[in-house]
Amino acid sequence: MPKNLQETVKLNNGVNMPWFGLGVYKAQEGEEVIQAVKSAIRTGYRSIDTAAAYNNEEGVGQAVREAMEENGLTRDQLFITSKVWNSNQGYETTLQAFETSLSKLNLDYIDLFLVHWPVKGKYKDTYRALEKVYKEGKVRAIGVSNFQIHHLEDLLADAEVVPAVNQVELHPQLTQKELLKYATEKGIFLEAWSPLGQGNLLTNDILVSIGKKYGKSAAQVILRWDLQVGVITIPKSVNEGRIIENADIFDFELSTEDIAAIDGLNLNKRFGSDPDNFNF
Ligand SMILES: NC(=O)C1=CN([C@@H]2O[C@H](COP(=O)(O)OP(=O)(O)OC[C@H]3O[C@@H](n4cnc5c(N)ncnc54)[C@H](OP(=O)(O)O)[C@@H]3O)[C@@H](O)[C@H]2O)C=CC1
Ligand SMILES: O=C(O)C(=O)[C@@H](O)[C@H](O)C(=O)CO
Repeated sequence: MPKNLQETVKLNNGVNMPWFGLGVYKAQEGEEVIQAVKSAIRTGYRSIDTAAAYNNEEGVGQAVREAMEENGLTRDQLFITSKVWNSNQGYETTLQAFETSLSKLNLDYIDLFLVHWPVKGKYKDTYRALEKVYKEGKVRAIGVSNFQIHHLEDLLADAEVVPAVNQVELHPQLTQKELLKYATEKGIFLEAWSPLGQGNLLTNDILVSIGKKYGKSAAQVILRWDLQVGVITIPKSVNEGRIIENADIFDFELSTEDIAAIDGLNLNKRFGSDPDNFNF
């Protein structure tokens, strides 16, 4: 169980990844994303999750460089994730997309690079390109996102490098227990996207009442639950107060009964798209 914001999980290739990070989907390129990333790093966050599709890699890279300087950090103390978008999937196009992400971020390397969605007929070639850049040392770990068990089974049949991470929608109304069990057996960490249900779960009566017992908000209860069930988490906020609030989860522990009550909220409900039925 991580005891602070900077504690890491050891991925299946030995690379350490922070349990907790900042997501920046919908953070506007420019001042908004720059200020959010800098606030987060000042608060103690060490992991940032972006993607080519978020159109804010330049701002993320700029913020990372400025924050290193301002906080006396070195590049190896930060962990930056990006992802190849669906329209760039395929072997050669992914190699190019990786270089574009690296150049927009303007960093020497990316820590984790993911196949953003399992685009039918393409994700295996896409992943082969990730294996190439991984073997070349341009990225410290590779993985996937939005992969169901059948996608992972298909990928693992040919993959030379087992994905380190599968980033999926996961929150109290979509607990992903089967996928979590399967991924854990294969040595793949699950990482929760939309952990707060895009803000929709924060007035849930059960989460609010559990929070009251610990003097915590529903957001803090959910994020603590992520860590206690063994899932990496990346809540998004561009508001400094909420960036600080979301990270303030290392001074309490949910009881076994409360973990079970949160697990019991599962409805298999998605706020985002279904990995077996998306058209973008
Ligand atoms: N791989 C994939 O396909 C996907 C990956 N992701 C990744 O996961 C990250 C997180 O998911 P996301 O969809 O952004 O949703 P989240 O579940 O993190 O919710 C973010 C929303 O909640 C608000 N919020 C954050 N903290 C609080 C708080 N303490 N109290 C009240 N409101 C709060 C934010 O507003 P505000 O900013 O104003 O605080 C924002 O509207 C993304 O940013 C992205 O990095 C997301 C979707 C898909
Ligand atoms: O945020 C992401 O990482 C996503 O993949 C999705 O939000 C995706 O961009 C989408 O929902 C497109 O409509």
